[in-house]
This record gives sequence, C-alpha cells and structure tokens, in this order.
Amino acid sequence: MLPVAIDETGFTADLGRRHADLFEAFYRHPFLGGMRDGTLGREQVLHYVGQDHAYLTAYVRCYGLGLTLSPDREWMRFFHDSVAYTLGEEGQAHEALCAFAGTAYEDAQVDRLAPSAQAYVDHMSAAGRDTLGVLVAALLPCPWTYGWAARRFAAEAAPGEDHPFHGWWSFYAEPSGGEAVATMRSLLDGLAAGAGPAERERMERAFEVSCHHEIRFWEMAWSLEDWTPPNGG
Ligand SMILES: Cc1ncc(C[n+]2csc(CCO)c2C)c(N)n1
Repeated sequence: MLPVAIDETGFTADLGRRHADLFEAFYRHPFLGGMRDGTLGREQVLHYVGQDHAYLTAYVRCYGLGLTLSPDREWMRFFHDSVAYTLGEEGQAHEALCAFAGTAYEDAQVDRLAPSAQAYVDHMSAAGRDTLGVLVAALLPCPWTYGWAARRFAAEAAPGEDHPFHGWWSFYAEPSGGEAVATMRSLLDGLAAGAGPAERERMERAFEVSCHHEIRFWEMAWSLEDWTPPNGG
C-alpha cells in the first residue's frame, strides 16, 4: 500500500512515491510485526518506550528550532500546536505500552540514547541548523510513517480492544494525526516550490535519511541495542 494516493502531486507526494519501499520496510519490520500480532516481548517494548520518550523530547526541541526559523505566524502556529500535541498527547501511546509491560511510565524512562536513536536525533538537530525546508523534511517521516502504518493496520485487521497494543495502534490511527501530516506536507510543498535546486536536494536527502532512521529505530528496540562494544568490549 503506497503512502500517497495515485493522483497526488507535489514535492512530498513525489517523495512518498519514491520511498514507498522504505515505508514498506518500516511496516514489515519484525518489531512492528510483533506490535501487529501481539507477540512482541516485554523487554523490547520497554526498550522502545525508554528510547522513544527521549526521542520525543529531542523532537520537541526541533520544533523549537523550527520556531526560530519561522518566517511568519502561520509557521509559528504550526510549531506551537505541534509542541502542545507532542507534550500533551503523545505520552498516551507510551502509557498504553507501559500498561502492557506492567511498568510505570516514569520507570521506563532513560537518560541515555542508544546509538540508533542518537543518530536519528543528531540528524534532525543538524537539519535544524540548515533551512526551514530541510528541517521540516527531516521531521516529516516521523508522523507520516506512524499514521500511515496505523491506518493501514486498522484497515487490514481492525484490532479489537482485547489486542495487547490496541491503545498504541488506535492513538496513531486517529484522524488528527492524518490532518497534522496533511498540514505539514502542504507547508513543506510550499517551501519546496520556492527553494532552489541545491536546497531542494538537501530537503530530499533529509527526508530519505529520516525514513531510514525510522526503520533503524525499530531495529534498535528489536535487538535491544545499547553501547556495549561489538565482541563484548
Ligand atoms: C521514532 C519515532 N518516530 C515517530 C514517532 C511518532 N511521532 C513522534 S512526534 C510525532 C508528531 C506529533 O508530535 C509523531 C507522530 C515516534 N513516536 N517515534
């Protein structure tokens, strides 16, 4: 299932089409497979929650970088609303996973990013020192992949209330997530239309790299990645 409708045009529609294979790899990753069939292990769930909590903190900081790059109040409103949503609502998704694991949310939080999460955060932060277009291109795969995957799973399987990860899936399938992506995409399409070829290329690259990081974030939690040197140190 493509992340874009057949008749959609514009910068982000082209990106979604070009990287449909990465969206598919995201969806097919065994971590998300385990979230679909309910077989994911408690340890992997908790690794994800700890890392994702720290990731979201960094993501909010990137919205702050976006505020400083905002050319007008429409952009400021977008970042303001996005910060409020991420700080106010997104914890619900983590709460649902902690309930599954039988762990208090506070106990799942960690103060050290694993290598793959650190790499993703560094990539987004660096984009925030480039232009607004490059920053938003780096931020877009995050809500786009999650919303797309959750709506796809809802359409394919409609997980019931008894599904162990029902709360997580239903949070990301909410229409408000799709609306936020539509707003972000149309703002980014506008920036791309006014960007020169060199900046547009950096935007495309930032988007593609974030798609890869999204897949690697699953792999990180799936493999319980930490900083232990290979070969046992
Ligand atoms: C690694 C990772 N990628 C994406 C999301 C989902 N997400 C994070 S911020 C945001 C936008 C709204 O604030 C969305 C949808 C996540 N939780 N963790």
